[in-house]
Amino acid sequence: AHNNNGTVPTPLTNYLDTQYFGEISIGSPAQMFNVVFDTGSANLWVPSQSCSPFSTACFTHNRYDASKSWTYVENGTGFSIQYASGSVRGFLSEDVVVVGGIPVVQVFAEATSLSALPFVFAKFDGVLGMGYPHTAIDGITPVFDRIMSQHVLQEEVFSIYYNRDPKHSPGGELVLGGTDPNYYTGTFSYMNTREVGKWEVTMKGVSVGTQMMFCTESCTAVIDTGSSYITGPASSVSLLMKTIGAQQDESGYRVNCDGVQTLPSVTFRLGDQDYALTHEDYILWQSQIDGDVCTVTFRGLDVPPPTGPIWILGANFIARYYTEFDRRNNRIGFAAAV
Ligand SMILES: COCCCC[C@@](O)(c1ccccc1-c1ccccc1)[C@@H]1CCCN(C(=O)[C@H]2C[C@@H](N)[C@@H](O)C2)C1
Repeated sequence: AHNNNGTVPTPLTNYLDTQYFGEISIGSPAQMFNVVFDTGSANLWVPSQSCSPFSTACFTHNRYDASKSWTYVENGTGFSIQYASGSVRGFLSEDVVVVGGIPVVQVFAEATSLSALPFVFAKFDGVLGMGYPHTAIDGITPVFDRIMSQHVLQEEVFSIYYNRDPKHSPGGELVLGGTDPNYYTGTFSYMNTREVGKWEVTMKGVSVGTQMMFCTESCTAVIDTGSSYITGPASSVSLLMKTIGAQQDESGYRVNCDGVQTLPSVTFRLGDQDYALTHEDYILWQSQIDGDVCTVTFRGLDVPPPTGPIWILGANFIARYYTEFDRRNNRIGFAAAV
């Protein structure tokens, strides 16, 4: 059931507000995979049937079997990608990939080795990069570019909704070719990408409460659908955490759940608008056996120059601000998510 812009929305699954992913198919007959739609990378990879049995992360996920697809085309070029944590190695293949009801002939990577950390914790199988073509490894044309060249989309944009409440489905939604008014209210505010070719914008300050504390001389903010959290330069984030009274532990920062209600907003100035996150948006409240744990969904991450220093606005930001990624005008739009 294609709606007017030639595509069907892709419902996303929300795993604990930290992993959001949706289903695509590869091959004929269709082999189904759950992938993260990731604006911070530009390649598609899924685990391979030919992955080594010693790669636990590969073995516990759906695997692409080229021998079972009559539209498979061999390529064989080596592939490897390195994330902030985690690496994937494999080789290239070509087959029909269906995203949002649109089939494209796509070069993608069959992963034959996945680093155990963090992929043993992945509830999804692979990653579908929604970044710009020049950031793609091996110069492969990304999926969204293949879709745009078919001229089936009403607008050359895609939009992402991440639900903040794991108990309600869908956990989110990807729309190719437009936006879904069911998931935002009010109008969009747009800002141009900093340079054509990356989903990043110029940020003009980060405030805690009413006090602007960071990025006061402007800095870069990456709008990254493939990040669970918000990251910033380690020194800034540690000062931010001290300001809100968070303690660092082995897995990040925590606050006492009793004090959550009094935590200040953290506000990001993007374009000429202020985007505030309240404790509702940046505290992950988990009820555990030995009591409630309140994790702060900020992480310190120092990205070396020339890319960094940068702030990365991930799922917890997008869950509050419905995001439209506009390839036609090289801009990003935000509207208040419902
Ligand atoms: C919203 O849903 C996000 C999916 C979870 C992302 C993630 O939390 C994750 C958790 C468990 C298992 C695997 C992965 C994961 C790992 C690599 C790729 C995709 C998902 C990533 C953990 C490591 C840091 N990080 C990135 O560098 C990410 C940053 C992003 N741009 C990617 O390129 C890599 C996020």
